[in-house]
Amino acid sequence: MKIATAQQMREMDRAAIQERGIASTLLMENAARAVARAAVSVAEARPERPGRPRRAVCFCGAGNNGGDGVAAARFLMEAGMEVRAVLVGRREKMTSDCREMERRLEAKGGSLEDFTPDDPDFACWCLEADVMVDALFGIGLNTPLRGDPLMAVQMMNTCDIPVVSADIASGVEADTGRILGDAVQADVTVTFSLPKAGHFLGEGGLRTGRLTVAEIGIPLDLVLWTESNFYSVCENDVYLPRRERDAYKGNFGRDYILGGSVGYTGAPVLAARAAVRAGAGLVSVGVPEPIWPVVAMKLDEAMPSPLPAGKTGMLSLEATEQILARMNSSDVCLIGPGLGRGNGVASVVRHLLRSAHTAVILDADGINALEGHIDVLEARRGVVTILTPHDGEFLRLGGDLSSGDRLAAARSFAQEHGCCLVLKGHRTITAFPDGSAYVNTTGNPGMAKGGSGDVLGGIILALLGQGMSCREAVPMAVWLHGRAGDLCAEEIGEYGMTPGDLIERLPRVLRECEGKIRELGPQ
Ligand SMILES: NC(=O)C1=CN([C@@H]2O[C@H](COP(=O)(O)OP(=O)(O)OC[C@H]3O[C@@H](n4cnc5c(N)ncnc54)[C@H](O)[C@@H]3O)[C@@H](O)[C@H]2O)[C@@H](O)CC1
Ligand SMILES: [K+]
Repeated sequence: MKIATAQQMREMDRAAIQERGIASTLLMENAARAVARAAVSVAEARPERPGRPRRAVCFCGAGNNGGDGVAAARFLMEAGMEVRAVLVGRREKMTSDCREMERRLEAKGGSLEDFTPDDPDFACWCLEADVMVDALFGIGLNTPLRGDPLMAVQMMNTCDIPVVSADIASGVEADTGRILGDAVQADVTVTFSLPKAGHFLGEGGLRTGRLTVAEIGIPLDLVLWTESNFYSVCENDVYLPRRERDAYKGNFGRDYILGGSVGYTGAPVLAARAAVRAGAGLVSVGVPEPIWPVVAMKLDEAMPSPLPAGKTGMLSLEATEQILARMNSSDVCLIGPGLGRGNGVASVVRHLLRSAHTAVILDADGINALEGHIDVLEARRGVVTILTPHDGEFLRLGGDLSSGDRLAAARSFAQEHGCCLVLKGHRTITAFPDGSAYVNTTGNPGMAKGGSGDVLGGIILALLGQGMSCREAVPMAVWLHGRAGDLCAEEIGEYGMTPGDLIERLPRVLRECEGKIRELGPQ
């Protein structure tokens, strides 16, 4: 799904109103109806208080986000709730649509009160509410919160009553996810037309709660034509390559994994098992000779072969030609899981990258081999090269995270070096050389364990081998990996789940997607 900037949203609203003649108040009421619907369902989930209807407090700013809140107050009244709507801002600053919503609220017997944080009656009333609607600021927020808006945010955050935010949690900057001063901790955010970067990135991603996207009557073509190069993968976007009835194993990829060293036998095994579980046709695994018997014992469905090793139990230079031949007869290769860090191994990896013309995924020690030698990527321009670092590996590659803006950092690295970069972590970012990027929405802290990255590498390998393009396969693999993690968390909990449990759940995750099978487009 596309992610819009604040500027793109303003342009969409403008075009809908000025060019298509849609009343701005209609858009506002549609937005408010979606917010009110969410607030009713949140309130109804709370225990009933016999003898009185459910209560809502709507905190409204003076701008159009506030207008959404004032209109939502009216819809909540119409739904039979007891509602107080408060204006947190100056009356003379109210936009014309916000005023219009106040008139419509008054016509129904409601009112827009001034915000009186020191009034004990108001505070007590709020403590008995079933839901709070946060409509202080939306995409117009541009300076840090102070004064009354800051007090209102703090009140919402300390009351322990569920909060539904209109468009975005107030205090979160829509384009970056930065917190300006302080921000509402929403339980649910109802955004309009398209999600914004601030719903996913940085601290904003943590303040958003459950995100829903409401259609508010902006003509679909305006939404579809909005030129965005930032996306989130959502359930509806996920699909699988078709498996033709007359297919054979060669149709689903000849995949090669190079990894392992003494002390790191598990990493290539996890990657190979994940690839097999993600639909790979043929998976070969090259490991240093000393660990080959162990790896061979663990892998039934993949084909492990021994490679010349040095005294340290890591690959030796002698292995290079044998690996190169293997890589060149494969469709796609994963290099790195458990390879170990040593000068010899690193120079083998760099030689392979310069010489092989096969698509390569570099993970773990495969990435470390580029430390101080990032120019190797230059030799691979035009050949699919995917790097999957976590923050530490990214920094070692020369990536810059000092601004705290992971999206910008990933984008500029991918553009500069002509590779696909998967910056792993909470809300993994996948960036492509053309500047486009995806943010992932699945996954949980139970996946923060050694071995999870090996599983991801195996899934990317399998999807590429089945004919998906890099652009299709990588964001999808990241999503599936996180979804498997979410299933584990649901079933066995975040503490005890292991990377092996992710692999076990992959078939179920893929089964969920089986209704969505597509012919693959041109590569
Ligand atoms: N027709 C439209 O344009 C629609 C707009 N909608 C709503 O309108 C919102 C955007 O409305 P606005 O552009 O009026 O902006 P907001 O309502 O987000 O903010 C209002 C104004 O507050 C001021 N401001 C910024 N930071 C501040 C701070 N820290 N302290 C005090 N004041 C501050 C700015 O001047 C800003 O214009 C959207 O997020 C959405 O909720 C929806 O009703 C759908 C239709
Ligand atoms: K808001």
